[in-house]
Amino acid sequence: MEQKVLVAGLGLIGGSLALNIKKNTNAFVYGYDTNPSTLEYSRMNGITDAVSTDFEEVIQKVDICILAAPVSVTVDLIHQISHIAFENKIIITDVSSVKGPVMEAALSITNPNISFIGGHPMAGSHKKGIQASKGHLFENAIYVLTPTESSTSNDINDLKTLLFHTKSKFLILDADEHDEMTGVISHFPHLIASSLVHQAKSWQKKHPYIPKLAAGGFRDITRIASSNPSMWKDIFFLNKDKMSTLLADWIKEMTEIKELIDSGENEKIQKYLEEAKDFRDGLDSKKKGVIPSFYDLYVDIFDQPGALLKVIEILANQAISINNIEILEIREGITGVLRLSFQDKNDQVVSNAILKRNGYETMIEE
Ligand SMILES: NC(=O)C1=CN([C@@H]2O[C@H](COP(=O)(O)OP(=O)(O)OC[C@H]3O[C@@H](n4cnc5c(N)ncnc54)[C@H](O)[C@@H]3O)[C@@H](O)[C@H]2O)C=CC1
Ligand SMILES: O=C(O)C(=O)Cc1ccc(O)cc1
Repeated sequence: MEQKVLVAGLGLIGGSLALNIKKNTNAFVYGYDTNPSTLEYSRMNGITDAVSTDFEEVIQKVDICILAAPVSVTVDLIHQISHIAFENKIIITDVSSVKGPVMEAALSITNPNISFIGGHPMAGSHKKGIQASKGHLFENAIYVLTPTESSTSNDINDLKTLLFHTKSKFLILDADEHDEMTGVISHFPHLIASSLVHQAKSWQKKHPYIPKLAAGGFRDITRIASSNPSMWKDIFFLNKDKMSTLLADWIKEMTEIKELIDSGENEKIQKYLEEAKDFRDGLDSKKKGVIPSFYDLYVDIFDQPGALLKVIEILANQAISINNIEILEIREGITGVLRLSFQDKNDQVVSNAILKRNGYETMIEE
C-alpha cells in the first residue's frame, strides 16, 4: 500500500521536503498550513498531492508526519498531537533548528502508536516561504536525527528511506549536543552578523559612503543577516541558555582582544589571527569531519556580458559537470572571482588545466 505523508508547515523547508518526496518516491503527500495562499500555491504547483486546513483530521490519515512550521509552532503542534488518539502507527518528525524544546514537548506523547524522531536538515537559505522551496535544497547537507525511546531502529530506517532522495547525510545527535553545536556554528554567528550590520548602520550616520565601501569581506560575513527575522528570533529564544553562554564567552574574549589592541600587543594579535586562519582553512579540508566538501576552483573573470557563460561553456564542452557556482565578488567593470565546486579531485584538476589553457587566472584551494 502506498505510504501517506503529511508535511505540516509548507514554507521553505516543508515545501522543499514535500517537493523532494513527491518527485522521488511513490508516497502520497498531504500538505497542511495556516496560510491559505500557501496551500493554494502548493496545489497550483503540484508540490503536494492534496492539501488540508484541518490538522487533526489529516494527521490521522498518514503514516509519517513532518512538522515544518516555525519552532515555537512545532512545539505547540506536538502538544496538540499528544491529545490525539491515533489508532494506527505513525512516525512523527520535525525540522526545527533547535531541538531541546521540541524533544521536551515530545515527552508529553504517551500514545504507543506514535514514534517521535527529532530532525534538522542543516541547509536552508535567507529566503522564506513556499515560493523559495527547492527539491534539491538538502543535497550533501547534514541531516540531524534525534531518536527517542518511542522510536525503533525500523522507524528510523523508514524515515531515512523516505528522506533518502534528499541526498543528505544523516547524523544522530542528542538534543543538548545538537543545540550546543548549532549554537556555536549557526545561531550565535547569526547574531554577530546582525550586530556587524547594526554597527555599519550606526557609522553610516557619520560616513554616508559606508554602504558603497562594503566590499566582499563585509558582504560574506553578513550574508546571513538577510535571513527571516521572525525565525531567528524564535531560534535565539528557544536556544536561550546556549546563546547566553556563547555571548558571555564572546564578550570576555572581545574584552581581552580590546586590551591587546589598546596596549599594542602585535605578536599576540598576530597569533590570534593565525590560529583562526589555521582552523578556518582546516574546515574545508577534504578529509576532516562529517560535512562533505567539494573540490573548489577559483577563477578570475572580467565583468563583461557572457563572462560566466563562457567559463561554463568551456567546461561543459569537456563534459565536466560543476556542482556549484558562486560569484564571490564582482564590481562594475572590474575583475570578479568565481568559485566553481566539483564533486571530485579529477574534475577540479582537469578544469584547472583547461581554464588555464584558455587564458584564465585560476587558483586551487588545497
Ligand atoms: N530557513 C532555514 O534556512 C532553515 C529552517 N529550518 C527550520 O525549519 C522550520 C521552518 O522554517 P522555514 O521553512 O524557513 O520557514 P517559512 O517561514 O518559510 O515557513 C514556515 C511555514 O509554516 C507555516 N505556519 C506558520 N504557523 C503555522 C501553524 N500554526 N500551522 C501550520 N503551519 C504554520 C507558515 O505559513 C509557513 O508556510 C523552522 O522550524 C526552522 O527552524 C531548518 C533548517 C534551515
Ligand atoms: O544560509 C545559511 O548559511 C544557513 O545557515 C542556513 C540554515 C539556517 C538555519 C538552520 O537551522 C540550518 C541552516
